[in-house]
Amino acid sequence: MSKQPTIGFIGAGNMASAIIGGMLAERFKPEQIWASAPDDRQLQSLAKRFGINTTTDNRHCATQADVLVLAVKPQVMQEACSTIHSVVQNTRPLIVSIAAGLDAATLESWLGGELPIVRCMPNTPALVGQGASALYATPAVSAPQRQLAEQIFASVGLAVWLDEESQMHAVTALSGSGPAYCFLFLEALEDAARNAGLDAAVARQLAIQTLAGAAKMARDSGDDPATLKRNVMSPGGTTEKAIETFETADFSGIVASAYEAARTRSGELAEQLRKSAD
Ligand SMILES: NC(=O)C1=CN([C@@H]2O[C@H](COP(=O)(O)OP(=O)(O)OC[C@H]3O[C@@H](n4cnc5c(N)ncnc54)[C@H](O)[C@@H]3O)[C@@H](O)[C@H]2O)C=CC1
Ligand SMILES: O=C(O)[C@@H]1CCC=N1
Repeated sequence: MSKQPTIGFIGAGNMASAIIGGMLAERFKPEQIWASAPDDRQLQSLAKRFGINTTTDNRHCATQADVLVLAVKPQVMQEACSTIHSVVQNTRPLIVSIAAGLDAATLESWLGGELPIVRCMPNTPALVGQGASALYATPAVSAPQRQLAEQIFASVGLAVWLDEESQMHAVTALSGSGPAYCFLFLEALEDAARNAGLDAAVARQLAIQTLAGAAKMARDSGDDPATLKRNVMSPGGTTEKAIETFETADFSGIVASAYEAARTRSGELAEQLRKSAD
């Protein structure tokens, strides 16, 4: 790829626009990016916001692309793949799928064989440049293609590689779904403070900054979470009482069960999609 590679997006929703926004803030140029979706209004808004190329024709988007990011819902992926099958068999771009619970083998069976495929599980904080993405490359992916895939997702936050595709289920339940767990905790904390009489806006501001500050400390201090937790707990103080309450209600057990439910669901989705490909 001596010229600047062209990146095509099939699907122009939340995740595609988050990733495109991040790419443009880094080294990518609007003229390098194409997006296609059935909804012309959605495309016009992306074109206006980012100055990228758009089309309602998936085939046209795929024809331009050195890298084709598949950013549609898993349930419509098979149909989207059928529209670009003959193009990708001809041009053989790097395929990057961000769909939850969709195996590379299933995707390959929908697109035709022997394509270089990267699977990625991003998350919604990519919208604010604070995403966490895990990537897995099939053996057909070359080193420069791997590097390019990493550049795309590193432009919206952290990007890490997995050695085994099967680890995607564990990642989906951690960082893919994880932002929702954090928002649930945030909601609960805010509600409790409001019920205690705190002004709603103040409760929200303090709760958000507390989560953001704690996350930054966990990332930057070099201390493990157990040490950081102990540092907040004065003997005989308030935090000790709260942590005791969490432990009595088996907070860790609840988190583990919720995590397992998401991981199991990711496996079920993969199985359903695999069966629909047979
Ligand atoms: N939302 C999340 O937290 C995460 C989502 N994902 C994955 O990202 C993918 C996209 O999700 P979102 O952006 O949230 O969905 P979304 O609903 O916001 O966007 C989907 C896009 O696909 C377009 N589309 C529908 N049918 C199409 C077709 N046949 N051809 C081309 N485009 C078509 C829609 O018009 C829309 O632009 C999904 O596969 C999801 O599993 C991955 C990680 C996190
Ligand atoms: O809930 C879902 O299925 C997708 C995958 C990870 C986040 N959202």
